[in-house]
Amino acid sequence: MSEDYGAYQTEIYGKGYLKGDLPNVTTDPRLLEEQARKTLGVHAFNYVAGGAGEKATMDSNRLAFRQWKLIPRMMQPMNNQDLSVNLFGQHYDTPVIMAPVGVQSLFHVDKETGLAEVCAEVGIPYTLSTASSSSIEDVATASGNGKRWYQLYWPEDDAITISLLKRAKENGFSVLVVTLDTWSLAWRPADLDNAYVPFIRGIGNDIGFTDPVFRSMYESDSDSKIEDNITAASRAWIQQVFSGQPHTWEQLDLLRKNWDGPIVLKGIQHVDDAKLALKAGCDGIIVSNHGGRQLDGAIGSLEVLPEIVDAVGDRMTVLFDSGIRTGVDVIKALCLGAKAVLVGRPVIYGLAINGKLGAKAVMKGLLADLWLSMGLSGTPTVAECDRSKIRRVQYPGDLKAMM
Ligand SMILES: Cc1cc2nc3c(=O)[nH]c(=O)nc-3n(C[C@H](O)[C@H](O)[C@H](O)COP(=O)(O)O)c2cc1C
Ligand SMILES: O=C(O)C(=O)c1ccccc1
Repeated sequence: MSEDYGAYQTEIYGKGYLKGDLPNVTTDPRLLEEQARKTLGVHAFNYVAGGAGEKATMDSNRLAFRQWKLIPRMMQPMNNQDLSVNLFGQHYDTPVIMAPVGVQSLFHVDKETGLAEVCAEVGIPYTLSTASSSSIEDVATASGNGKRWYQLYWPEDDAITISLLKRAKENGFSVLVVTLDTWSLAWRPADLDNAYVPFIRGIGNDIGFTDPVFRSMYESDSDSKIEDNITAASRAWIQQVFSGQPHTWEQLDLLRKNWDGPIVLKGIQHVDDAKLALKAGCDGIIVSNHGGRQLDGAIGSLEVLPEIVDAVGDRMTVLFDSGIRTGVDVIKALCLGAKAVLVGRPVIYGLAINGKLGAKAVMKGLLADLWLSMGLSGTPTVAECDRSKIRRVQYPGDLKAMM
């Protein structure tokens, strides 16, 4: 049986009544972005809140959620909700995972280490991005007994790739997430207009700069230490991980040979790619369009979830992200066949507003909302979230009401 995540609601009301305390991070997901904007500089804010092009993919992600409606059941036996799931043979307390988000020092000094620490406290696995401002080893220490996954931006050089995988494994990262949709950054006007991207300024390259194989290759090629010229070293690292050339399906063999745990491909939107992932021997996929930050004018990620689940869901683990904002969004993705979901921006807004405690408040709020909504919808366990409880209905007002 799950912890009573709904107790956080009682705690908020109780603190207000007894002490006059109000939450310092908004509990309304529609207001989080604006609250974060007030605490962040324009570069950092645009980087996290922005998307590709005219943000049409971001809009599609939210609109797709609006167009599915839950159909609640009443007077169901209710011995407490159970949010737990089994992924790759392991027990997870909830179906929510922290999405890999790069360069977290941009948002707060607590950065990746602080967020990994509170994820462990809340029971949400932390996914560490290759584009991080903390090392693999420091995040592992901060995460302690917490579950942790490692997201690979896949270097051009195999020796560096193998070194990253070895470090991740030795430091207790259990699942390898391989992001396929970002071998080159998209056209992102909000960042371009400020000519701002963190990596060329040396921010977010810590995993590369602490990698023994990258270091020795760089230092012997350039005859100088990384610290002597961060700009040049950053350029060399960016060339490794954002080379402007995608890897091939055949190259997945290298990862398979050097990673003995589950491999999950992130960024799948087409049924044929889901089938190729299966054929390549992957254990799972994340149906994701990178939160609308890569290809603009793309289909909403939730839109393609059912057809992908139908094609491969009985043979591999299908996870989902892009646009999850509320507990009900999580239920909708589960009803449409996702085994768990990843959440990006809302948690980062919490981190920006009040450091690791702010991120923790957002995660506890999302889980409380999920717990309460699973009760109210009559789907008290994840197994009961199925297609009989959801229907696609388009109301003319949905487009306007979108958040
Ligand atoms: C600021 C920022 C940085 C991101 N960095 C990465 C990254 O390093 N690797 C990755 O695979 N995805 C990255 N993502 C994408 C997220 O993992 C995830 O797919 C996306 O945020 C989900 O959409 P949501 O923000 O609507 O929840 C990033 C997203 C944001 C907002
Ligand atoms: O900004 C992103 O969406 C992203 O995935 C990324 C890319 C490079 C470095 C850090 C994050």
